[in-house]
Amino acid sequence: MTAQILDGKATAAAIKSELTARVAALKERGVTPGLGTVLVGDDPGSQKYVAGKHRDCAQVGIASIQRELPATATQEEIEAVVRELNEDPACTGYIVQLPLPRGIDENRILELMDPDKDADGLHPMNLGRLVLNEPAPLPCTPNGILTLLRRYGVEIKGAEVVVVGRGVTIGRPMPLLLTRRSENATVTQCHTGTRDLAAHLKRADIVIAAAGSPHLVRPEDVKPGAAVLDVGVSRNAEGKIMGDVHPGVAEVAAWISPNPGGVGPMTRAQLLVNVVEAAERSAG
Ligand SMILES: Nc1nc(=O)c2c([nH]1)NC[C@@H]1CN(c3ccc(C(=O)N[C@@H](CCC(=O)O)C(=O)O)cc3)C=[N+]21
Repeated sequence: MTAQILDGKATAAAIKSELTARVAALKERGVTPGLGTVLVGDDPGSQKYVAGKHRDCAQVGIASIQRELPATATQEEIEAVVRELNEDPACTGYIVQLPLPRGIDENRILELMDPDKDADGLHPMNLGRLVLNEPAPLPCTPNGILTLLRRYGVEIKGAEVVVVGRGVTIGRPMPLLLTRRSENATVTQCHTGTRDLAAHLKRADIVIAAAGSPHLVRPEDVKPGAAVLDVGVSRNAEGKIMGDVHPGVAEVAAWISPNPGGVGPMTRAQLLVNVVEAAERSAG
């Protein structure tokens, strides 16, 4: 038996078609949601992600506002663009594509953003709201993971979940979402300092692998019937793109999210959800 695919691409498409109707309703009321992106430098990967976000916007009727700065941009120049988007009424939500070039104080840029326009849900105010159980735009990748699990009927309530990784975009916020009363999962957070990762993985009903370590999750470490989500991307010695999950895991798990085609498209869909919700809030 091979695992059922948690198809992020198809699920994201369904979410986008729901959003299209909500965007149309907003437009009837005179509000056009607009997503801004700030891209600094010429990293081909970042350019590709940002282009994908604008393609998604066009599909659902969200206006696109693109700001591009050269890799040589200064802290002040980037901050000026952030201030401009904070003031721009056509921009109802925006993101600053990460990572920023070396030498730029990323956290200072994020703090300068208007938290009500934070489409990523990564502004310190919104991360704080998440900790305090107050309404806030949610971090896109963790929220995309939850949405994917729900749509496929994977039981979250009471589940033993192992999150591998402690990055700001996934590893740290993921347990905050999973341990809300509405989710009620039990979470173990593993990282490079974890003594016996395999022992933790073996007990997990749901594994969320976001470590960026090629094939870290091996078939022999996974409990039969588990759901395994591959969120990692890294390159092996030959430069080949690798996920965090060994392909053999598909023979042990009951559900698996592939990479690509899994959590990536869900991240983009949740970004659009945050933009639409912010516009709905501002429309009153
Ligand atoms: N402020 C900020 N917010 C982010 O959300 C953000 C960021 N910075 N920096 C970089 C990472 C990376 N990221 C991805 C999103 C979607 C795919 C995605 O959709 N991938 C497709 C494949 C894409 C393709 O091949 O064209 C897939 O997994 O199927 C990938 C990567 C968002 N990030």
